[in-house]
Amino acid sequence: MAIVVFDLDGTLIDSAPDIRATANDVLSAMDAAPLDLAETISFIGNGAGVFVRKMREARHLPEAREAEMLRLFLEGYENAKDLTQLYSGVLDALKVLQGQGHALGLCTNKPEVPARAILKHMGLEPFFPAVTGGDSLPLRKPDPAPLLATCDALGDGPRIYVGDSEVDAETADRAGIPFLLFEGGYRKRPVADLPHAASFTDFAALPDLVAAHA
Ligand SMILES: O=C(O)COP(=O)(O)O
Ligand SMILES: [Mg+2]
Repeated sequence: MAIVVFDLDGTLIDSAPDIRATANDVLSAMDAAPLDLAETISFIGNGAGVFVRKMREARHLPEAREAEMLRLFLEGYENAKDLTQLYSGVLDALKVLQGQGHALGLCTNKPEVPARAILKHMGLEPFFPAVTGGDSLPLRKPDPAPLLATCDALGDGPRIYVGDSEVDAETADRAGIPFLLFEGGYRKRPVADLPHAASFTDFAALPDLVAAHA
């Protein structure tokens, strides 16, 4: 039995359209132009605070407005669910892994409240007895502490991290945990640039990769 921990945005769920809609509500309140999807994706990965800072800078809004922008963003984030989709094959892969007796966890930079809200909305909550959000601990990814804490909460056994981004690859590397890279998410650089044990495009391949690398 292994400890298999997942990233959330860009790994299990394609949430960028909802993040974009939430962001655009904030920008509209600031009388600023909306984000397109590619711009939104380029700001995802380091949590809500960094997302809002990048969005403010991109629209040349004063730093003094950032706290208000973050407050509005977090207010909308919890309800950002309707445009989000599970990536193909995710549910089956989670069922297979759980059925094989692996312990599954979630370690995301999304704040814990919206992370838990979207897990519930997607019916994924029962798979994940351990959930760590970007604001759950004093440090967030790429610091290894949240990933290590998530693993520790799940017990003993070989560990694996599954994610989509540069941040995830660095986190796993620093934690000394093998990293499986989902190629279909919000990565900014080529697959070869990210340290990883294996990469995959289809979640049907995941159970075999876990067996091979745990
Ligand atoms: O909220 C973010 O910026 C990224 O979230 P993730 O860690 O689940 O990819
Ligand atoms: Mg991600």
